[in-house]
Amino acid sequence: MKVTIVGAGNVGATCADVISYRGIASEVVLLDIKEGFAEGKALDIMQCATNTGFNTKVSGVTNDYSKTANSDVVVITSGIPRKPGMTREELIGINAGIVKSVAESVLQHSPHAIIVVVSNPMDTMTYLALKATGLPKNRIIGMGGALDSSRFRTYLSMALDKPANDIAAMVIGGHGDTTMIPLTRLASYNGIPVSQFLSQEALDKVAANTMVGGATLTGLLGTSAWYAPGASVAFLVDSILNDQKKMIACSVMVEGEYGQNDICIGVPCIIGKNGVEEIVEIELNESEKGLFAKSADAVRNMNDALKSILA
Ligand SMILES: NC(=O)C1=CN([C@@H]2O[C@H](COP(=O)(O)OP(=O)(O)OC[C@H]3O[C@@H](n4cnc5c(N)ncnc54)[C@H](O)[C@@H]3O)[C@@H](O)[C@H]2O)C=CC1
Ligand SMILES: O=C([O-])CC(=O)C(=O)O
Repeated sequence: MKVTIVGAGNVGATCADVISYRGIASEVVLLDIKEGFAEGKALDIMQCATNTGFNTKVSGVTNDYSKTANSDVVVITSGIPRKPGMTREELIGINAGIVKSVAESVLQHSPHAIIVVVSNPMDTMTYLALKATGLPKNRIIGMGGALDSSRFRTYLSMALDKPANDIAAMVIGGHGDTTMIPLTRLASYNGIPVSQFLSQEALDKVAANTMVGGATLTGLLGTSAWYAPGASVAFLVDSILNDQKKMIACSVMVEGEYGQNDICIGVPCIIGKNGVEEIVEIELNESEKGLFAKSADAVRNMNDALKSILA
């Protein structure tokens, strides 16, 4: 199975590293516009093989899409990350042009690929990739919910002082500082609602920390995060390539689900070899429904900024 990752920067290279290390794909191609950069990252990752024991073939290319031919999955991480104090939405001006041209180029060589969009603002970039390529909606998946949910589980594990892997929890809605919806009511520790162990005040703090999870790391690092984002993309790619049918919150085109239409937004999805195989409609309470409608409005408003680029 072949995976191409466009953008060999922090997130792209980390994703290639995790995919190789975990043997998720037999071949990974990294592509970047910076001369020699993807080649260097690929060579560095390949030189881990004998010490960590993987067999994935990793190569890097400078803007040569012919080397990406017949990829099963293409991950788009190309574009600029935010700096401290910025929102993800402020990246739209530069990243929209990059994501559109990259999506069109990858499809020319991998007409059957499933495309995973990572570049921010991710929900808007996913919508753009879908509209620009005209691909069926099951083949364009925005990665955000996998990361936001892993941050939610991490903050819950810190509050509970219990292992994150014993905690089940999900974040839906937009992948933005104010649009994310951590589903605190449904979070559980080994099947027991977390509300049995944590006060409402503690749960509210966990939810607030989750929503600004990316901004907190950007403030600490000077650029946005990459270890958890790269691992989250690899987790999603694993479910596609190995047909795991995991339920993962992903940004996908909704057609009536959760009362919304014509936007890409984070909803629980079954992810397998066909990409998005099902959107799972969970029963939200009135307050969660209100938050989802508000989040959808914000995501829809951002899509308006694409009008000129899609015209
Ligand atoms: N959806 C999510 O959950 C997350 C999204 N992100 C987003 O992912 C993107 C990448 O972040 P980083 O890897 O940290 O940035 P980075 O700056 O380390 O890497 C981006 C790479 O894209 C390359 N690039 C730019 N234009 C290109 C083009 N036309 N073709 C091929 N390569 C091109 C650059 O040369 C650079 O190497 C950002 O937009 C960031 O906001 C980051 C983390 C999580
Ligand atoms: O915060 C950012 O800009 C990058 C991102 O989407 C994340 O780490 O969640």
